[in-house]
Amino acid sequence: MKKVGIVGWRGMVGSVLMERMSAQNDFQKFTPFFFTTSQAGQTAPDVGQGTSELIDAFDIDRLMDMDILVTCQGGSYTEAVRPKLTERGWDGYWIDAASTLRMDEQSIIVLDPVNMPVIETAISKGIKNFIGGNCTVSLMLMALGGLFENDWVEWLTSMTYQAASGAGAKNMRELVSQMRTIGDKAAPILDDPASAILDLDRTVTDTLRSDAYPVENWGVPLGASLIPWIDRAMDNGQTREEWKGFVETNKILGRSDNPIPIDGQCIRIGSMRCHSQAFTIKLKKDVPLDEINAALAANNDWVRVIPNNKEDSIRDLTPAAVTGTLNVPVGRIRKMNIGENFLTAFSVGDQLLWGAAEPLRRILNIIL
Ligand SMILES: NC(=O)C1=CN([C@@H]2O[C@H](COP(=O)(O)OP(=O)(O)OC[C@H]3O[C@@H](n4cnc5c(N)ncnc54)[C@H](OP(=O)(O)O)[C@@H]3O)[C@@H](O)[C@H]2O)C=CC1
Ligand SMILES: N[C@@H](CC(=O)OP(=O)(O)O)C(=O)O
Repeated sequence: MKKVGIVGWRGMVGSVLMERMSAQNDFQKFTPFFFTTSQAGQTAPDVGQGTSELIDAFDIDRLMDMDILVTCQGGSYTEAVRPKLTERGWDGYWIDAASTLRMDEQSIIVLDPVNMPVIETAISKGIKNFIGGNCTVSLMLMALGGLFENDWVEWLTSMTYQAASGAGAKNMRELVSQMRTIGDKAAPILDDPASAILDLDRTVTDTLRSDAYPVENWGVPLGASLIPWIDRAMDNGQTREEWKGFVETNKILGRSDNPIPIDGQCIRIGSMRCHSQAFTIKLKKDVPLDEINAALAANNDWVRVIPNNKEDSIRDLTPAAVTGTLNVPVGRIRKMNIGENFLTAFSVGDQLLWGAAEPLRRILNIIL
Protein backbone atom coordinates (compact mmCIF):
# COMPACT_ATOMS: atom_id res chain seq x y z
CA MET A 1 0.00 0.00 0.00
CA LYS A 2 1.16 3.54 -0.77
CA LYS A 3 2.40 5.65 2.14
CA VAL A 4 0.40 8.89 2.45
CA GLY A 5 1.56 11.65 4.81
CA ILE A 6 -1.12 14.01 6.06
CA VAL A 7 -0.21 17.48 7.36
CA GLY A 8 -2.74 19.99 8.72
CA TRP A 9 -5.30 17.30 9.56
CA ARG A 10 -6.58 19.06 12.73
CA GLY A 11 -7.12 22.51 11.19
CA MET A 12 -10.48 23.58 9.84
CA VAL A 13 -10.02 22.34 6.26
CA GLY A 14 -8.07 19.31 7.51
CA SER A 15 -10.83 18.29 9.94
CA VAL A 16 -13.45 18.39 7.19
CA LEU A 17 -11.10 16.38 4.97
CA MET A 18 -10.61 13.78 7.73
CA GLU A 19 -14.38 13.50 8.20
CA ARG A 20 -14.96 12.96 4.49
CA MET A 21 -12.10 10.46 4.19
CA SER A 22 -13.47 8.43 7.12
CA ALA A 23 -17.02 8.55 5.76
CA GLN A 24 -15.81 7.31 2.35
CA ASN A 25 -13.47 4.61 3.81
CA ASP A 26 -10.51 6.24 2.06
CA PHE A 27 -8.13 5.22 4.85
CA GLN A 28 -8.48 1.56 3.86
CA LYS A 29 -6.76 2.31 0.53
CA PHE A 30 -3.34 3.46 1.82
CA THR A 31 -1.14 3.55 4.90
CA PRO A 32 -1.60 6.95 6.57
CA PHE A 33 1.10 8.84 8.48
CA PHE A 34 0.09 11.93 10.44
CA PHE A 35 2.42 14.92 10.70
CA THR A 36 2.28 18.01 12.93
CA THR A 37 4.09 21.31 13.23
CA SER A 38 3.48 21.55 16.98
CA GLN A 39 2.66 18.18 18.58
CA ALA A 40 5.35 15.72 17.45
CA GLY A 41 5.39 12.57 19.59
CA GLN A 42 1.76 12.90 20.69
CA THR A 43 -0.81 10.31 19.67
CA ALA A 44 -2.00 10.45 16.06
CA PRO A 45 -5.68 9.95 15.21
CA ASP A 46 -6.70 6.30 14.92
CA VAL A 47 -8.41 5.90 11.55
CA GLY A 48 -8.88 2.16 11.84
CA GLN A 49 -5.25 1.14 11.50
CA GLY A 50 -4.20 1.29 15.17
CA THR A 51 -2.44 4.01 17.11
CA SER A 52 0.72 5.78 16.01
CA GLU A 53 2.76 8.87 16.90
CA LEU A 54 2.53 12.27 15.27
CA ILE A 55 5.64 12.97 13.18
CA ASP A 56 7.43 16.33 12.99
CA ALA A 57 6.14 18.00 9.79
CA PHE A 58 9.54 19.66 9.24
CA ASP A 59 11.44 16.34 9.34
CA ILE A 60 12.42 16.21 5.67
CA ASP A 61 13.75 12.64 5.89
CA ARG A 62 10.39 11.36 7.15
CA LEU A 63 8.50 13.38 4.53
CA MET A 64 10.82 12.00 1.79
CA ASP A 65 9.73 8.50 2.77
CA MET A 66 6.10 9.20 1.71
CA ASP A 67 4.70 8.39 -1.74
CA ILE A 68 2.10 11.13 -1.44
CA LEU A 69 1.84 14.16 0.86
CA VAL A 70 -1.47 15.87 1.52
CA THR A 71 -1.26 19.25 3.25
CA CYS A 72 -3.94 21.55 4.63
CA GLN A 73 -1.37 23.29 6.82
CA GLY A 74 -1.30 26.61 4.96
CA GLY A 75 0.86 28.61 2.59
CA SER A 76 3.82 29.26 4.90
CA TYR A 77 4.28 25.54 5.42
CA THR A 78 4.17 24.95 1.66
CA GLU A 79 6.74 27.72 1.10
CA ALA A 80 9.02 26.31 3.78
CA VAL A 81 8.87 22.62 2.90
CA ARG A 82 8.02 22.01 -0.78
CA PRO A 83 11.30 23.51 -2.16
CA LYS A 84 13.36 21.40 0.28
CA LEU A 85 11.70 18.21 -0.94
CA THR A 86 12.35 19.19 -4.56
CA GLU A 87 16.01 20.00 -3.79
CA ARG A 88 16.43 16.58 -2.20
CA GLY A 89 14.92 14.90 -5.30
CA TRP A 90 11.62 13.73 -3.77
CA ASP A 91 9.49 12.34 -6.58
CA GLY A 92 6.17 11.90 -4.76
CA TYR A 93 2.83 13.63 -5.28
CA TRP A 94 2.11 16.87 -3.39
CA ILE A 95 -1.60 17.58 -2.74
CA ASP A 96 -2.19 21.00 -1.18
CA ALA A 97 -5.09 23.24 -0.04
CA ALA A 98 -3.01 26.43 0.06
CA SER A 99 -2.97 28.97 -2.77
CA THR A 100 0.85 29.27 -2.87
CA LEU A 101 1.51 26.92 -5.80
CA ARG A 102 -1.79 27.24 -7.70
CA MET A 103 -0.47 29.40 -10.53
CA ASP A 104 2.92 27.65 -10.68
CA GLU A 105 3.65 26.09 -14.08
CA GLN A 106 4.52 22.82 -12.38
CA SER A 107 1.09 22.63 -10.68
CA ILE A 108 -2.44 21.76 -11.65
CA ILE A 109 -5.52 23.15 -9.88
CA VAL A 110 -7.80 20.18 -9.22
CA LEU A 111 -11.58 20.01 -9.58
CA ASP A 112 -12.08 16.65 -11.26
CA PRO A 113 -15.84 16.87 -12.04
CA VAL A 114 -14.90 19.88 -14.16
CA ASN A 115 -11.32 19.34 -15.33
CA MET A 116 -10.64 15.58 -15.34
CA PRO A 117 -9.05 15.74 -18.85
CA VAL A 118 -6.64 18.46 -17.63
CA ILE A 119 -5.76 16.30 -14.61
CA GLU A 120 -5.21 13.17 -16.72
CA THR A 121 -2.93 15.05 -19.12
CA ALA A 122 -0.98 16.46 -16.18
CA ILE A 123 -0.50 13.04 -14.60
CA SER A 124 0.72 11.58 -17.90
CA LYS A 125 3.17 14.49 -18.29
CA GLY A 126 4.64 13.80 -14.84
CA ILE A 127 3.19 16.81 -12.99
CA LYS A 128 3.45 16.19 -9.24
CA ASN A 129 1.75 19.19 -7.60
CA PHE A 130 -2.05 18.98 -7.37
CA ILE A 131 -3.56 22.00 -5.67
CA GLY A 132 -7.14 22.66 -4.50
CA GLY A 133 -8.66 25.78 -6.04
CA ASN A 134 -9.99 28.91 -4.41
CA CYS A 135 -13.34 28.10 -2.80
CA THR A 136 -15.33 30.73 -4.71
CA VAL A 137 -13.85 29.59 -8.02
CA SER A 138 -14.44 25.87 -7.40
CA LEU A 139 -18.04 26.48 -6.30
CA MET A 140 -18.72 28.69 -9.34
CA LEU A 141 -17.41 25.99 -11.66
CA MET A 142 -19.42 23.24 -9.94
CA ALA A 143 -22.55 25.38 -10.41
CA LEU A 144 -21.95 26.66 -13.95
CA GLY A 145 -19.87 23.77 -15.37
CA GLY A 146 -22.53 23.08 -18.02
CA LEU A 147 -22.12 26.53 -19.55
CA PHE A 148 -18.34 26.23 -19.77
CA GLU A 149 -18.50 22.66 -21.07
CA ASN A 150 -20.60 23.89 -24.00
CA ASP A 151 -18.34 26.90 -24.54
CA TRP A 152 -21.34 29.26 -24.27
CA VAL A 153 -19.70 31.86 -21.99
CA GLU A 154 -18.36 35.03 -23.62
CA TRP A 155 -17.73 36.75 -20.28
CA LEU A 156 -19.02 36.53 -16.72
CA THR A 157 -19.27 38.58 -13.55
CA SER A 158 -19.64 37.06 -10.11
CA MET A 159 -20.82 39.09 -7.12
CA THR A 160 -20.15 37.01 -4.03
CA TYR A 161 -21.64 36.62 -0.56
CA GLN A 162 -18.83 34.76 1.24
CA ALA A 163 -19.03 32.94 4.54
CA ALA A 164 -17.01 33.56 7.70
CA SER A 165 -15.28 30.17 7.46
CA GLY A 166 -13.20 31.41 4.52
CA ALA A 167 -11.33 33.61 6.99
CA GLY A 168 -10.67 30.76 9.46
CA ALA A 169 -11.95 29.23 12.67
CA LYS A 170 -11.31 32.26 14.91
CA ASN A 171 -13.32 34.45 12.57
CA MET A 172 -16.23 32.00 12.60
CA ARG A 173 -16.24 32.13 16.39
CA GLU A 174 -16.11 35.90 16.38
CA LEU A 175 -19.11 36.14 14.04
CA VAL A 176 -21.21 34.10 16.47
CA SER A 177 -19.93 36.13 19.37
CA GLN A 178 -20.94 39.32 17.52
CA MET A 179 -24.43 37.86 17.03
CA ARG A 180 -24.61 37.00 20.73
CA THR A 181 -23.60 40.53 21.72
CA ILE A 182 -26.37 41.98 19.56
CA GLY A 183 -28.88 39.51 21.02
CA ASP A 184 -27.83 40.17 24.61
CA LYS A 185 -28.00 43.95 24.29
CA ALA A 186 -31.33 43.87 22.44
CA ALA A 187 -33.00 41.29 24.70
CA PRO A 188 -34.90 43.66 27.05
CA ILE A 189 -36.42 45.57 24.12
CA LEU A 190 -37.04 42.42 22.08
CA ASP A 191 -38.79 40.76 25.01
CA ASP A 192 -41.21 43.67 25.37
CA PRO A 193 -43.85 43.32 22.61
CA ALA A 194 -44.91 46.94 23.17
CA SER A 195 -41.42 48.37 22.56
CA ALA A 196 -40.86 50.73 19.63
CA ILE A 197 -39.09 49.33 16.58
CA LEU A 198 -36.81 52.37 16.34
CA ASP A 199 -35.62 51.71 19.91
CA LEU A 200 -34.65 48.21 18.85
CA ASP A 201 -32.91 49.53 15.75
CA ARG A 202 -31.03 52.18 17.76
CA THR A 203 -29.89 49.59 20.29
CA VAL A 204 -28.51 47.32 17.57
CA THR A 205 -26.76 50.24 15.86
CA ASP A 206 -25.29 51.46 19.15
CA THR A 207 -24.07 47.92 19.87
CA LEU A 208 -22.41 47.65 16.44
CA ARG A 209 -20.57 50.90 17.06
CA SER A 210 -19.67 50.29 20.71
CA ASP A 211 -16.44 49.01 22.23
CA ALA A 212 -18.38 46.01 23.57
CA TYR A 213 -18.75 44.64 20.03
CA PRO A 214 -16.00 42.01 19.46
CA VAL A 215 -13.99 42.85 16.33
CA GLU A 216 -10.52 41.58 17.20
CA ASN A 217 -10.38 39.22 14.20
CA TRP A 218 -12.59 40.94 11.62
CA GLY A 219 -11.46 44.45 12.48
CA VAL A 220 -15.02 45.72 11.87
CA PRO A 221 -18.58 44.42 12.44
CA LEU A 222 -19.69 41.50 10.26
CA GLY A 223 -22.83 40.32 12.14
CA ALA A 224 -25.67 42.73 11.20
CA SER A 225 -23.33 44.27 8.61
CA LEU A 226 -21.00 43.10 5.80
CA ILE A 227 -17.41 43.60 4.68
CA PRO A 228 -16.81 44.57 1.04
CA TRP A 229 -13.20 43.35 0.92
CA ILE A 230 -11.61 39.87 0.95
CA ASP A 231 -7.87 39.20 0.90
CA ARG A 232 -5.21 41.76 0.00
CA ALA A 233 -5.20 44.52 -2.62
CA MET A 234 -3.91 44.05 -6.16
CA ASP A 235 -2.41 46.98 -8.13
CA ASN A 236 -5.47 47.35 -10.39
CA GLY A 237 -8.06 47.96 -7.66
CA GLN A 238 -9.19 44.34 -7.47
CA THR A 239 -8.80 42.32 -4.32
CA ARG A 240 -6.75 39.14 -4.63
CA GLU A 241 -9.95 37.10 -4.16
CA GLU A 242 -11.42 38.86 -7.22
CA TRP A 243 -8.20 38.32 -9.20
CA LYS A 244 -8.34 34.57 -8.48
CA GLY A 245 -11.75 34.40 -10.19
CA PHE A 246 -10.13 35.12 -13.56
CA VAL A 247 -6.75 33.39 -13.35
CA GLU A 248 -7.80 30.25 -11.48
CA THR A 249 -10.97 29.63 -13.47
CA ASN A 250 -9.10 29.79 -16.75
CA LYS A 251 -6.27 27.62 -15.44
CA ILE A 252 -8.74 24.98 -14.17
CA LEU A 253 -10.46 24.96 -17.56
CA GLY A 254 -7.08 24.64 -19.30
CA ARG A 255 -7.62 27.83 -21.28
CA SER A 256 -5.07 30.26 -19.86
CA ASP A 257 -3.96 31.01 -23.47
CA ASN A 258 -7.50 31.89 -24.54
CA PRO A 259 -9.05 33.13 -21.29
CA ILE A 260 -12.70 33.93 -20.64
CA PRO A 261 -12.99 37.43 -19.10
CA ILE A 262 -14.26 37.10 -15.51
CA ASP A 263 -14.50 39.79 -12.84
CA GLY A 264 -16.73 40.85 -9.97
CA GLN A 265 -16.81 41.95 -6.36
CA CYS A 266 -16.15 39.63 -3.43
CA ILE A 267 -18.09 40.45 -0.27
CA ARG A 268 -17.99 38.87 3.19
CA ILE A 269 -21.40 38.30 4.80
CA GLY A 270 -22.51 36.68 8.05
CA SER A 271 -23.12 33.11 6.89
CA MET A 272 -21.09 30.37 8.55
CA ARG A 273 -19.60 28.14 5.81
CA CYS A 274 -21.57 28.58 2.57
CA HIS A 275 -20.43 30.95 -0.15
CA SER A 276 -23.16 32.29 -2.45
CA GLN A 277 -22.67 34.06 -5.77
CA ALA A 278 -24.88 36.08 -8.14
CA PHE A 279 -23.80 35.84 -11.77
CA THR A 280 -24.28 37.96 -14.86
CA ILE A 281 -23.26 35.91 -17.86
CA LYS A 282 -22.88 37.10 -21.44
CA LEU A 283 -23.54 34.09 -23.66
CA LYS A 284 -21.91 33.72 -27.06
CA LYS A 285 -25.35 33.07 -28.57
CA ASP A 286 -29.04 33.04 -27.64
CA VAL A 287 -29.31 29.58 -26.04
CA PRO A 288 -32.89 28.69 -24.99
CA LEU A 289 -33.46 28.49 -21.22
CA ASP A 290 -34.55 24.84 -21.26
CA GLU A 291 -31.28 23.90 -22.99
CA ILE A 292 -29.35 25.93 -20.42
CA ASN A 293 -31.12 24.24 -17.49
CA ALA A 294 -30.54 20.79 -18.99
CA ALA A 295 -26.83 21.46 -19.61
CA LEU A 296 -26.33 22.79 -16.07
CA ALA A 297 -28.10 19.81 -14.48
CA ALA A 298 -26.19 17.25 -16.58
CA ASN A 299 -22.72 18.61 -15.88
CA ASN A 300 -21.98 16.81 -12.60
CA ASP A 301 -23.65 14.74 -9.89
CA TRP A 302 -23.78 17.51 -7.29
CA VAL A 303 -25.25 20.50 -9.10
CA ARG A 304 -29.01 21.00 -8.50
CA VAL A 305 -31.01 23.25 -10.79
CA ILE A 306 -33.63 25.03 -8.68
CA PRO A 307 -36.79 26.21 -10.46
CA ASN A 308 -37.04 29.99 -10.55
CA ASN A 309 -39.96 30.44 -8.16
CA LYS A 310 -40.19 31.82 -4.63
CA GLU A 311 -41.02 28.58 -2.82
CA ASP A 312 -38.15 26.54 -4.25
CA SER A 313 -35.65 29.40 -4.11
CA ILE A 314 -36.16 30.29 -0.46
CA ARG A 315 -36.23 26.62 0.57
CA ASP A 316 -33.36 25.14 -1.46
CA LEU A 317 -31.09 28.00 -2.53
CA THR A 318 -29.72 29.23 0.79
CA PRO A 319 -26.75 28.62 3.07
CA ALA A 320 -29.16 27.24 5.71
CA ALA A 321 -30.27 24.51 3.29
CA VAL A 322 -26.87 23.68 1.81
CA THR A 323 -24.42 23.85 4.71
CA GLY A 324 -22.70 20.52 5.47
CA THR A 325 -23.78 18.96 2.15
CA LEU A 326 -22.03 18.46 -1.17
CA ASN A 327 -25.02 19.81 -3.12
CA VAL A 328 -24.41 22.88 -5.25
CA PRO A 329 -27.80 24.39 -6.06
CA VAL A 330 -28.02 26.94 -8.86
CA GLY A 331 -31.23 28.86 -9.38
CA ARG A 332 -32.83 32.24 -10.14
CA ILE A 333 -31.89 31.38 -13.72
CA ARG A 334 -33.41 33.69 -16.33
CA LYS A 335 -32.61 35.79 -19.35
CA MET A 336 -32.03 39.42 -18.39
CA ASN A 337 -33.96 42.47 -19.60
CA ILE A 338 -30.80 43.77 -21.24
CA GLY A 339 -30.84 41.13 -24.00
CA GLU A 340 -31.41 37.47 -24.87
CA ASN A 341 -27.69 36.68 -24.65
CA PHE A 342 -27.55 37.85 -21.03
CA LEU A 343 -28.22 35.25 -18.37
CA THR A 344 -28.43 35.67 -14.60
CA ALA A 345 -28.15 32.92 -11.96
CA PHE A 346 -27.47 32.47 -8.25
CA SER A 347 -25.64 29.60 -6.58
CA VAL A 348 -24.75 28.38 -3.08
CA GLY A 349 -22.11 25.88 -1.94
CA ASP A 350 -20.33 24.70 1.20
CA GLN A 351 -16.91 26.30 0.98
CA LEU A 352 -15.26 23.72 3.23
CA LEU A 353 -16.51 20.76 1.15
CA TRP A 354 -16.39 21.45 -2.61
CA GLY A 355 -14.62 24.71 -1.78
CA ALA A 356 -11.70 23.05 -0.01
CA ALA A 357 -11.61 19.43 1.24
CA GLU A 358 -13.51 17.42 -1.37
CA PRO A 359 -11.33 18.15 -4.43
CA LEU A 360 -8.29 17.11 -2.33
CA ARG A 361 -9.69 13.73 -1.22
CA ARG A 362 -10.82 13.04 -4.77
CA ILE A 363 -7.43 13.79 -6.34
CA LEU A 364 -5.82 11.57 -3.71
CA ASN A 365 -8.10 8.73 -4.82
CA ILE A 366 -7.38 9.44 -8.49
CA ILE A 367 -3.62 9.32 -7.90
CA LEU A 368 -3.88 6.17 -5.78
N1 LIG B 1 -10.37 28.13 5.45
C1 LIG B 1 -10.78 27.96 4.21
O1 LIG B 1 -11.92 28.19 3.88
C2 LIG B 1 -9.89 27.48 3.15
C3 LIG B 1 -8.56 27.33 3.44
N2 LIG B 1 -7.73 26.89 2.48
C4 LIG B 1 -6.34 26.77 2.80
O2 LIG B 1 -6.14 25.67 3.71
C5 LIG B 1 -5.07 25.97 4.58
C6 LIG B 1 -5.46 25.72 6.00
O3 LIG B 1 -6.54 26.52 6.38
P1 LIG B 1 -7.38 26.26 7.73
O4 LIG B 1 -7.79 24.84 7.81
O5 LIG B 1 -8.40 27.33 7.77
O6 LIG B 1 -6.25 26.52 8.84
P2 LIG B 1 -6.31 26.31 10.43
O7 LIG B 1 -5.74 27.55 11.02
O8 LIG B 1 -7.64 25.88 10.90
O9 LIG B 1 -5.29 25.09 10.70
C7 LIG B 1 -3.94 25.14 10.34
C8 LIG B 1 -3.07 24.51 11.42
O10 LIG B 1 -3.08 25.26 12.62
C9 LIG B 1 -2.57 24.43 13.68
N3 LIG B 1 -3.35 24.66 14.91
C10 LIG B 1 -2.92 25.39 15.96
N4 LIG B 1 -3.85 25.42 16.92
C11 LIG B 1 -4.88 24.70 16.50
C12 LIG B 1 -6.14 24.37 17.08
N5 LIG B 1 -6.51 24.80 18.28
N6 LIG B 1 -6.98 23.60 16.37
C13 LIG B 1 -6.65 23.15 15.16
N7 LIG B 1 -5.46 23.43 14.57
C14 LIG B 1 -4.59 24.21 15.23
C15 LIG B 1 -2.68 22.99 13.17
O11 LIG B 1 -1.35 22.57 12.86
P3 LIG B 1 -0.52 21.58 13.83
O12 LIG B 1 -1.36 20.37 14.11
O13 LIG B 1 0.69 21.29 13.01
O14 LIG B 1 -0.27 22.38 15.06
C16 LIG B 1 -3.47 23.13 11.89
O15 LIG B 1 -3.13 22.15 10.96
C17 LIG B 1 -4.67 27.41 4.25
O16 LIG B 1 -3.61 27.41 3.35
C18 LIG B 1 -5.85 27.99 3.56
O17 LIG B 1 -5.51 29.01 2.68
C19 LIG B 1 -8.18 26.52 1.24
C20 LIG B 1 -9.48 26.64 0.90
C21 LIG B 1 -10.45 27.17 1.84
N1 LIG C 1 -10.19 33.45 0.48
C1 LIG C 1 -11.27 32.55 0.82
C2 LIG C 1 -10.75 31.34 1.59
C3 LIG C 1 -9.44 30.79 1.13
O1 LIG C 1 -8.73 30.20 1.89
O2 LIG C 1 -9.11 31.04 -0.14
P1 LIG C 1 -7.72 30.56 -0.80
O3 LIG C 1 -7.67 29.08 -0.61
O4 LIG C 1 -7.81 30.97 -2.24
O5 LIG C 1 -6.63 31.29 -0.07
C4 LIG C 1 -12.29 33.31 1.64
O6 LIG C 1 -11.86 34.14 2.39
O7 LIG C 1 -13.46 33.02 1.55
